[in-house]
Amino acid sequence: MNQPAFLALADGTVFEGLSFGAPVLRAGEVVFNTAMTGYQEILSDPSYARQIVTLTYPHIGNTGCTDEDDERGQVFAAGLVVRELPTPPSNWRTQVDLPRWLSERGLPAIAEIDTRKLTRILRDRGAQNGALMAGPDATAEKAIEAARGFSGLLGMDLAREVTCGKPFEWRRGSLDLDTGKEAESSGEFHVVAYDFGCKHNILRMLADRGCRITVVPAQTPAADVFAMNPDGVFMSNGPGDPEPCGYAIEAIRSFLAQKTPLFGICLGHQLLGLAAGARTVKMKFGHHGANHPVQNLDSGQVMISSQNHGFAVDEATLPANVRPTYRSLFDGSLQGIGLTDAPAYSFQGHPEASPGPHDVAPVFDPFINAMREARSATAKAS
Ligand SMILES: NC(=O)CC[C@H](N)C(=O)O
Repeated sequence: MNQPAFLALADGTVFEGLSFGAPVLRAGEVVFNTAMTGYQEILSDPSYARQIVTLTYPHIGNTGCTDEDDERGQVFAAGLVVRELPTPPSNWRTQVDLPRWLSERGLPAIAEIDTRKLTRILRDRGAQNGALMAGPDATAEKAIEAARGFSGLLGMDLAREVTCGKPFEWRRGSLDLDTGKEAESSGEFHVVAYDFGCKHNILRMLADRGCRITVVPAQTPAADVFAMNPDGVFMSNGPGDPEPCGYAIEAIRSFLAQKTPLFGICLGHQLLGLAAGARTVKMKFGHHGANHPVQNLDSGQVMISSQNHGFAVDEATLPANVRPTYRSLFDGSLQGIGLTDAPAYSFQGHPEASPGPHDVAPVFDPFINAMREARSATAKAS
């Protein structure tokens, strides 16, 4: 028997439904995600730290959960909201069903609420502070109190909370589902990846492209990275507001000054924007889904992308040496930049497509090409 659960918003709105996760209370920003698949990748993506995720697709849990699909080996989202209670999974890869996976990881989840009504509230009023409470002591009042006690994501540096404790090496490429084998990086390029909450599939895609990666904690000074003599530096995705991450912005400025090939995804994109002198803004309800069209401003090509962000680089504030490279066709917001005086590139969406469509995988190319060119320039000079 499923116990009652309460989802409260800070304005006092309460949804009462059934619990299918852990019997706990968690507060966070309530957002909606329109992806039809990939709930496990979403919940284990560190960028969702302190966010309660509402999935607009009603049938969630059908494919169960498997360790191989975790983006980081633990959950980071603060809670899960869905329309229907999950039915038993039907998938040859399933290790456990979603309710057990959530309970084992301490994540609360609520079902049997009107997720269309909730999504309309989030679209009209913007992402809301909220709280999800399940368990024998759960009441609407306690959930409302917790929702009001959450201070919101604006100004919150969460990258330093979810980053790795110490550096580690990564060479593992993509997993072949037919053989169960992982590709191995050729090790052609040495990339230092700043871990602000890096998803494993980004590391896999870098490894597929010939990178052997040293992943370093978020607050690693640029001098330590120069000492590793990398071919390029990668700035990962991550949770929270990019603006308070001064340590990362300062490091990026050093890499730009040395013309080190640099690439950023999502939070990494926002940090490159800030380091270059642009400003970031909090969006009304952000972009969370796997069906977002973006346009390459050089070729005009339209691609469908995976998205998960609540902040954005404000295109109106780009300095003269930063050019826009991609734009969202949903709301016209900036989706990518490139510097004109340094080999530095970034993309707001998720080329690692985990979950999501693979169209934007080519956004890795300018970074890989920049490292190759830097190599041949050094070879010619010596
Ligand atoms: N996926 C991400 O890296 C998200 C970046 C940032 N935390 C945002 O919400 O915009």
